[in-house]
Formats: sequence, C-alpha cells, structure tokens
Amino acid sequence: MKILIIGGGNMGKTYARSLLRAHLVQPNDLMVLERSPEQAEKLKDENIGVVFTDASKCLDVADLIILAVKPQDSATLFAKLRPNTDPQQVYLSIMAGVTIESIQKGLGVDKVIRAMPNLPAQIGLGMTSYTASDAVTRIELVLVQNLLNTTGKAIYVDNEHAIDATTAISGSGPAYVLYFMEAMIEAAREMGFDESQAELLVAQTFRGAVELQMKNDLTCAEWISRVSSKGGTTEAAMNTFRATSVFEDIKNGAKAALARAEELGRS
Ligand SMILES: NC(=O)C1=CN([C@@H]2O[C@H](COP(=O)(O)OP(=O)(O)OC[C@H]3O[C@@H](n4cnc5c(N)ncnc54)[C@H](O)[C@@H]3O)[C@@H](O)[C@H]2O)C=CC1
Ligand SMILES: O=C(O)[C@@H]1CCC=N1
Repeated sequence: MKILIIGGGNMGKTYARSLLRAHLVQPNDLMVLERSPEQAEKLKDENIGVVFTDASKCLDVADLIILAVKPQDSATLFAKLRPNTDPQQVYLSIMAGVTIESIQKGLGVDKVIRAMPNLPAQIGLGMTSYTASDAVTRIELVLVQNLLNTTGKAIYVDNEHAIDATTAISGSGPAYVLYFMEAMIEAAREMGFDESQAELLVAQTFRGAVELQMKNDLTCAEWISRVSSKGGTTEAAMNTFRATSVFEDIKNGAKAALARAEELGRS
C-alpha cells in the first residue's frame, strides 16, 4: 500500500515519522507532497519518504492520502488534485473544521475519514478522534485506526460535531496547558529560581499531577482537596483563583476554539 502525505509541516512530518517508526509502511511506499520548494528541500534531508512538489507525479499511485495542509489552503489544494483523484482512494484529513462533505465535493471522492490529532503525536502521546463517511469499508477504517494508533490514543466518534469539539479540547489543548505552565514558570522565576530550575519544577509538577489523575479514580476536585491543607498554602492559592474568573475563562477559551473550528467548516 502506498501512502501520500500532503503538507510536510508539523503534522505531516509527525505522521511520516510515526508510520515509518511503526513499520506500517516502507520508506519507498511513503510519499510526501510539499508545496514550498524550500520546505521540500529540508524534508529530503530528513529521510521521511519520497518527497514531491508536483501532485501529478504522486497522487494517482497513492492508496491512502493524508491531508495535512492548513484549512485555509484546502480549497486551492482540492482544485489542484481533483482532476487526478480516484474513487478507490481513501482520504484521511486532519484539517481543523473542514467537513467530510466539503472534502468529498472538493475532491470528487467518497471515501473520507476525518480525524483530529494533536501535537504530542510527535512523541507517541497524541490524542485523536476520528469519524468516517459511509463509503469507507470496515477494513479501510481498521487500517487507518492502526495508523492513528502509532501516534498515541485514538477514539472513533460517530459525528463531526465531536471532531470539532475534539479540536477545541485536545487538538488545541496542549497550548492551553503550556500557557498555564508558562505562567507558573514565570512565577517561579520571580521567586528566584533560574530558568532551568523553574522549568523542571513546573514540568515535573504537571507530569506528576497528570499521572495521579490518570492512574486513579479520583476526580480533579478530589485531588485538589487532598493537596489542600486546611488554612494552608494551596488553599491560599485556590482562594485567589476562585475569586477570579480564571476557571470560566479557560472554558470560554475552549468554546472560542470550537466556534472557530465550526467557522472554518463553513468557509
Ligand atoms: N499543529 C497542530 O498542533 C495541529 C494541526 N492540525 C491540523 O493539521 C494541519 C496542518 O497543520 P500544521 O502541520 O501545523 O501546519 P504547517 O503550516 O506546519 O504545515 C502545512 C504544510 O502544508 C504545506 N502546503 C500548503 N498547501 C499545500 C499544497 N497545496 N500542496 C502541498 N503542500 C501544501 C505548507 O507549505 C506547509 O509546509 C492543519 O489543517 C491543522 O488544522 C491538527 C491537529 C493539531
Ligand atoms: O490551531 C489550529 O487551528 C490547529 C488545530 C488544532 C491545533 N492546531
């Protein structure tokens, strides 16, 4: 089976590396199509498959095509690919917002899987949701599921609203977590730690808290109460957070991401 990844940026490269690392495809059967000649040159030095800049030289031989360009570039891409698409091909899109129907219409194909991964896929700790059009067979879906599993955890959902919601939670989510980390690192710096000490204190705290939460049945609120001694330091911090709108602000940020995903789907 030949796989073509279109868009050799952050996510395109992540998929190429994961597929090769998992031996799901041989280097000769993996193709990457990149529009930018400069980026294509860089990709050639990275041993992530055969690199192309011209769709007519690689599209027709591909069985599975991964669409990893920005949503704003999708219409131009579809117009370019459409004359050479084949209804037997399976298209896997990871573009935020872009609906299955618009991919089917834009490319003139039926078999479309829409997935929303996230950046930790780079280190095998990704979170992906995916769904598929009716024309995708069970065997094709399992094949793509195996592919997604090389990047971390993946769940099947039965509607595209869940894909947009995934975009707002786990797709964009790493940025929210890193923003919180950035604030704590800045606080640690202001308390006298140097940069590397501050980063270690914060990163290890996040890792520990996440592992606790994932490996046990307690809720976040229950863990918070275990950290908080009556009249102690955590309570002082939590009272300060609760006196502001930070909790609602984080939820509102995620809701803005959902609204933007839906907007991208309409444009
Ligand atoms: N960065 C992230 O954390 C995540 C991104 N996504 C989605 O993945 C997609 C790609 O995102 P990134 O990799 O971050 O973007 P990126 O900007 O790093 O990479 C996109 C690449 O596509 C290339 N490209 C654009 N038009 C093309 C065309 N017509 N033919 C061939 N190549 C073309 C660009 O030159 C660029 O190298 C987006 O649709 C985004 O919504 C999904 C989940 C997470
Ligand atoms: O910011 C974005 O639009 C993409 C989708 C999820 C993460 N990055």
